[in-house]
Amino acid sequence: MAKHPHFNKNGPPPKTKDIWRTIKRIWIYLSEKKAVMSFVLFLVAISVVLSLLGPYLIGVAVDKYIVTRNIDGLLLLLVFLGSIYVLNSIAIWLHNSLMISIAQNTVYKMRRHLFRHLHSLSIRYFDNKQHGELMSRLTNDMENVSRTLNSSVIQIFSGVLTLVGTIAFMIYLSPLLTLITLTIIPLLYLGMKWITTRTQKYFREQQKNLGSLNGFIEETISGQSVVKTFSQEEKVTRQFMEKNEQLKKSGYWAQTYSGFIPKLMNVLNNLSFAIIALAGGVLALNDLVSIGIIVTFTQYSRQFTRPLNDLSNQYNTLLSAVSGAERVFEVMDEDKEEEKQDFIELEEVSGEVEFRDVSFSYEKDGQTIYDVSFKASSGETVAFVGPTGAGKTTIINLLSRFYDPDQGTIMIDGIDMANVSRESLRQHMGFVLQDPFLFEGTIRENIRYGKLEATDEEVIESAKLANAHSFIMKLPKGYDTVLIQDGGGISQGQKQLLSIARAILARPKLLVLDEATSSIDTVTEIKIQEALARLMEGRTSFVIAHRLNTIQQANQIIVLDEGCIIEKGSHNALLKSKGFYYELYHGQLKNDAI
Ligand SMILES: Nc1ncnc2c1ncn2[C@@H]1O[C@H](COP(=O)(O)OP(=O)(O)OP(=O)(O)O)[C@@H](O)[C@H]1O
Repeated sequence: MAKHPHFNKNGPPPKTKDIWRTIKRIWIYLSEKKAVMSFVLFLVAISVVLSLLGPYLIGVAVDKYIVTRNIDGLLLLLVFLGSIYVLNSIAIWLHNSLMISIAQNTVYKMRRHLFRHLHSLSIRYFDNKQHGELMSRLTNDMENVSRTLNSSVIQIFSGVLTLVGTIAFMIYLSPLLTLITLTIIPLLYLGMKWITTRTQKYFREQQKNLGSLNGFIEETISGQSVVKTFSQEEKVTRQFMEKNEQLKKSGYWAQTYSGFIPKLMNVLNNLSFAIIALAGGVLALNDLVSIGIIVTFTQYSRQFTRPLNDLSNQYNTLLSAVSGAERVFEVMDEDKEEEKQDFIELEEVSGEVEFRDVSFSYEKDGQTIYDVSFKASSGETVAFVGPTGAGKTTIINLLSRFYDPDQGTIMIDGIDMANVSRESLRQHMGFVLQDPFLFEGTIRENIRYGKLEATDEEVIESAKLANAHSFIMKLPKGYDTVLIQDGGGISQGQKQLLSIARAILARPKLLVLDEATSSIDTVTEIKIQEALARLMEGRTSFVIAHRLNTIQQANQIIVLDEGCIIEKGSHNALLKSKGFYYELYHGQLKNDAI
């Protein structure tokens, strides 16, 4: 069976990854807003300093005003402390809002670049990629980057500053007590290491299981009719349950282990509290520290475990965002579909097409078509027939320049297609495919896709010529009926008629028809044949034929087998020569299918 141009599922291996290179590339996007970004970092620094000042001032309050019972001084300091907290809240609110706007702007630009770039890639690229996987780069991976940029940049910067600042303040107040307080760091490190090795493992598993479950759901929903026709509901439900079970298990362990983190923090906070109280008490009794310093230390001990916790959490988030960004940049680094520097824009064409000794292969080794030569005069109909895999679709892919030949030339009106821009070539081409793709939108919009500037009258005129007008008018909203994606809601034959209307509106000089083979009733079939005959009038048409009775009027029938032209001529001439076509024709009369 012939297919749309063109999909298959094996992708090339991913390129070598470089975390720093990726971070640098994200930074290039972020630094487009350099001034705002610097202001955000400045605000973060201010907010860190303000939150370090709080505990320090509480210590001062104890030593200078509470111990000495100086109520006026204490009140004044409390007002000052209150102002610091208010100021800090304003700085936090401001840098968070600014960062969200920078992050959204960055992701918006990345998404735009990715989408544009994706549409400049060759069909060969899409042929080698799984579509769901490509889509997830534009959605999941971008979302991952977005979420991380929203919060992680600030948290990492503020975490490092808080950590350094807290320890600096502590050393300034009492190097000895600092040293004693920091003894919990090895415990913290060991505890976190034990937890994170497990959480990482289970989070990774959870992501993998989630991807597999999503893929499975996507497949069973798009293949619903196959599942139903083969009564496989039970089987797919069992498969689903297995995957769901795996996801539940990994999710359970990932959450359980990561739930240990706050508990560990709590234990260590209490431990450091006890260490400070004990060691601080001993030092205070020996007049080595004041009570105020002990109070300040108890606060700081909380402040330095928090950023350590944040940083270890952010590390995972950052890594997953970097891998998301890597996958996005990988697509952006793909070479665009090449176009010659001095290409020709194909203006008016009469529609004469010639293939001269064309050979081509999809893969490096092996040959898909060999030495194909034929000529179609303007307005002629050429039909390709042959067994499955003979190379019919490949010839059309070459004519449309979805691929370029390895050898030989393809000419339109005597101009070598290799020198012509793809866009200008495709403007002269129309396609009516077996399973035409309709977009989500009204019928009118779908027909107008053939010529965006067409008036409503032109759209209706084309629909009439395509025998589509009468069924459209029977729909409750006529031309304004909204089709859900891919024409869900209308029949296969009606989809065909709409795609013919679309092609009629575009008025291309060259036509490609990939015949519908099945699931169309006889009345619709006649309507389609009539519409196609109108569409083909005066145009050079290339028909990928599946039923030989529809191509008997073709000016030329080209018979292909294993990539070679084995016969060509008119229907009658080919029957007379009693070759492969003759066999096919008579075989098909018996079986009515190739
Ligand atoms: N994108 C691709 N990458 C690699 N090989 C491909 C690709 N598309 C087609 N082929 C191979 O090229 C050969 C010719 O395929 P082509 O689709 O042109 O055949 P066809 O005559 O149109 O067959 P059918 O009638 O089944 O559609 C087949 O062996 C096919 O497997």
